[in-house]
Amino acid sequence: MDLAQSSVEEWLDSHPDDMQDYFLRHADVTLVNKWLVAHGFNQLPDFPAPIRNSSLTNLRYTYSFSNESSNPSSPVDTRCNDSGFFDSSRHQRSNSKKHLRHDYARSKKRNIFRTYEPNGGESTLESRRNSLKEMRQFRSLPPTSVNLLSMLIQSKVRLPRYPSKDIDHKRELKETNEKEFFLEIVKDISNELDLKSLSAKIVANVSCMLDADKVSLYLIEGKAAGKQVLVSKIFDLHAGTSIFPSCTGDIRVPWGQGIIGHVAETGETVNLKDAMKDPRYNDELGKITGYQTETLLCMPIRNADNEIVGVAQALNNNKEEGFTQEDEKMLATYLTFCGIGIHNAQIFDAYSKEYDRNRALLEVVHDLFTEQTSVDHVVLKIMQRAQSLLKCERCSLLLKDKESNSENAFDKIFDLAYPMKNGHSGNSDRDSSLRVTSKIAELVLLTGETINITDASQDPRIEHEDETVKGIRTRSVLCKPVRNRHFQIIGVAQVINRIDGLPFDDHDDLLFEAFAIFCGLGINNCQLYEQVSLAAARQAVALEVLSYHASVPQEEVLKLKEKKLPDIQELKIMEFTFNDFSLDNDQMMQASVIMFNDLGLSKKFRIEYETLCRWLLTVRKNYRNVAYHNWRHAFNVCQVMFTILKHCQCKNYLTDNETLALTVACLCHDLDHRGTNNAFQQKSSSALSQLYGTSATLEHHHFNHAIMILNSGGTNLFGNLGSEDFSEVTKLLKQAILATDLSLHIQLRSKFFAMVDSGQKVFDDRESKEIVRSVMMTTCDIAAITKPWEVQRKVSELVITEFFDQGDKEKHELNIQPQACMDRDRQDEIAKLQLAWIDGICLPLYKSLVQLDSAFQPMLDGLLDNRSRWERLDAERLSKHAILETGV
Ligand SMILES: Nc1nc2c(ncn2[C@@H]2O[C@H](COP(=O)(O)O)[C@@H](O)[C@H]2O)c(=O)[nH]1
Ligand SMILES: [Zn+2]
Repeated sequence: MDLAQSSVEEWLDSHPDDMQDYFLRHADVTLVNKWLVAHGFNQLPDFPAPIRNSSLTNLRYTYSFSNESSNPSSPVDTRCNDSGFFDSSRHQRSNSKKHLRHDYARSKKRNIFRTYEPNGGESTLESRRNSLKEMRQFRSLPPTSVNLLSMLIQSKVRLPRYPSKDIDHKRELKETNEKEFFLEIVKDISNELDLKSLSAKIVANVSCMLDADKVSLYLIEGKAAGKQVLVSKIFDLHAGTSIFPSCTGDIRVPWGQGIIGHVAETGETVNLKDAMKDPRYNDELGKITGYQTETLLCMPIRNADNEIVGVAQALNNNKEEGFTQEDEKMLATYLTFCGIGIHNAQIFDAYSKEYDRNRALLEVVHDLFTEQTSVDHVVLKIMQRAQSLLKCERCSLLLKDKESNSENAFDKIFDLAYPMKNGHSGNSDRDSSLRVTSKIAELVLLTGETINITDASQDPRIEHEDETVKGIRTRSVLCKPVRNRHFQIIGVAQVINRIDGLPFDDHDDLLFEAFAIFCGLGINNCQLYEQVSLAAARQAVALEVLSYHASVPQEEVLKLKEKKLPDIQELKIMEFTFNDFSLDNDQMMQASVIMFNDLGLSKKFRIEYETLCRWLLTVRKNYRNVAYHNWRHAFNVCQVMFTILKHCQCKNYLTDNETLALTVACLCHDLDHRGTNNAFQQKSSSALSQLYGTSATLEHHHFNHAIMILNSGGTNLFGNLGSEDFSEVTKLLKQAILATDLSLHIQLRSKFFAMVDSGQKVFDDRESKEIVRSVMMTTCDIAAITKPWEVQRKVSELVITEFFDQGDKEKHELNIQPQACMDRDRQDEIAKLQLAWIDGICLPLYKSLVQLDSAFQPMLDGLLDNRSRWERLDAERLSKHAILETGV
């Protein structure tokens, strides 16, 4: 296959991992070195590098790019061109995707090679492969410096570590080849990011370089907070020491004190032949140890910005003339490199700490989300994390007593002692310990202000008498209020005694503040969870009780099941003129069964007879005993639907699923109606309006109630439907019940009228069918207006009774004036209101239906007859009114 070079390159660009793999498997050291040279890196140390020159000038030059980028160990962003000058243009990034791919691949490659450990335990190739694997875990991260830093912090990338040559080797080098020695000691510190190890290396190298008997290194701390102090990282390391001393307690020199303090403050070099004679010399340690200091060379260490970051002090070089000018020059040169190294290590150290803190805070957030069930668990977890991050002896949380008139301010106390203090847990001293700081905690609770006591021995608010208990000595206290989401103080959190003996600083304060906030949130979440769990349990019990009372006893089901069904003709349920009051409760049940059977629904949907009986009885039971919106109304609506389905054309356009949904919808469409309308739900902010919102509030409830009944034991009418039919019927059922909201009908009817006016007779598209089904529901729902006058008069009385009941509630409970049709004081206007009802809603609907299908004619006839009755009644009322007014 003849692949063009550009295609190969393009493929390699888009597959950096494969390219790396190939490179790792096939590249030999010569190739690697060529690559390193070409990219401005040092060669691998085992192979003499052509660009590495042992002259000091060249050495300095090689490292000078470290000054430009802040990290001497990362010559990532600089390139050395052939002439030895840095060519920044070669480093400019292009925005093209290709270049970005190049850059990404390059940055990956660089990091792979920078993981090389010449003398590491694993083989070079193995080590590289592992590094590659580690890098791949981060392949989703763009190669930003932040990501690289976090990989560094997580030790995902190992920086090259040149093995420190032993001190004898260095001494030998110093004697034989001073420049090579210098190169060695610079290299020694160039890639060290650990402050302790770096300090130890500097001290050992200075000691060797100056032939000094003892060398100390002090670093400036607390500069940002304006509380500078010099802290010895490595103190008095003997020149002959070959191992890094373990960390003993740091020695702290107050700012400006002694020769060290003077050098740090002034930046001057102090070179003394007889240190003891200098008044600034503090020989406290000499007095204790008997060590005699004679010659002394003390010099500031500066970073790349020329700021003093520390002080190096060398003692006793055992030369008559003391430390020479040459020594001073050499030390100054070396300390230039050291300053940069220290600065970088300090930045790295600060980032690592920040990273640890952020990770700990993230872990707390994680705890908050995973553990919300118990206050105790959440608080203990947060406190454990606070204690381990702040590294303190005690961490306590004191929760406020809700009955604040009790003697103690706190009723719940969580206390964590540092696990191993003097070999045992401090928990036994808990009460005494808490007593010591009780005044502080109470004060914070009272004022809501943080208290940070840096020297407890001087603070009168500490109960020192209680400290007599063995093992307690309060040095410092940081105490903060804990608040709930309403910002009310619910307790206080306190930490006592930093393990390192220092007082809590601003950083601790900030960190502890976050923990106090998390504690408040955690407690709040748990309390909310407890409340919700309690409410859910209460609701479950209520549901159990309700469902028991809403279900039908088996005897009733069997009674209906076993009763012989009457003849359909006998019940007259197939007529538009059906009398809504002609059947008693049992007959209505039987008539319902007959309708299901007659429509073929029981057979088609394999509805078991007993299930149908139980479902019907349950539906009936779930109607309330209100004047109009009761079971009888539901039955009557269903009867009209049955009649339409039997006599009108629309039956021919409906599927079995639609017929089933419409029949079930009629019986369920007003389930659990409370005798008040949607507007009332909204005006009274009822639970229903809160649950379902303000659109079709009741209708949503009726539908949900229907589903609840279908889901309760032995009443699943749709139990034998396939899943597709089941979801379709459920969807149709919902549409049909929601359609009984009159305001939805008003929005929809114009479409229906337009369809009918256009002469459309067949409705087989989805939208038209939905419109027709919805209109059919309203047609049945308000069909009482089309019934024989005696039926209409009786039904309208029931409607009006309910209206007036609602009106009374509005007047007396909500203090609002009801609508005219609901105002009992305007009952003489009923005929007028019924005429408005007929003309506004009913007449347009039934006229249109007749236009569509003449089978609806009996309904329109009944309506028109009732209209003339209401008209007559209204006329009578008007004439009575006129007589009353005129007296004629
Ligand atoms: N003024 C009248 N309004 C009536 C009458 N019959 C019914 N209605 C109204 O229609 C809705 C129907 O919806 P529903 O699902 O609640 O039954 C009903 O609420 C009444 O507002 C009537 O004779 N006069
Ligand atoms: Zn209704």
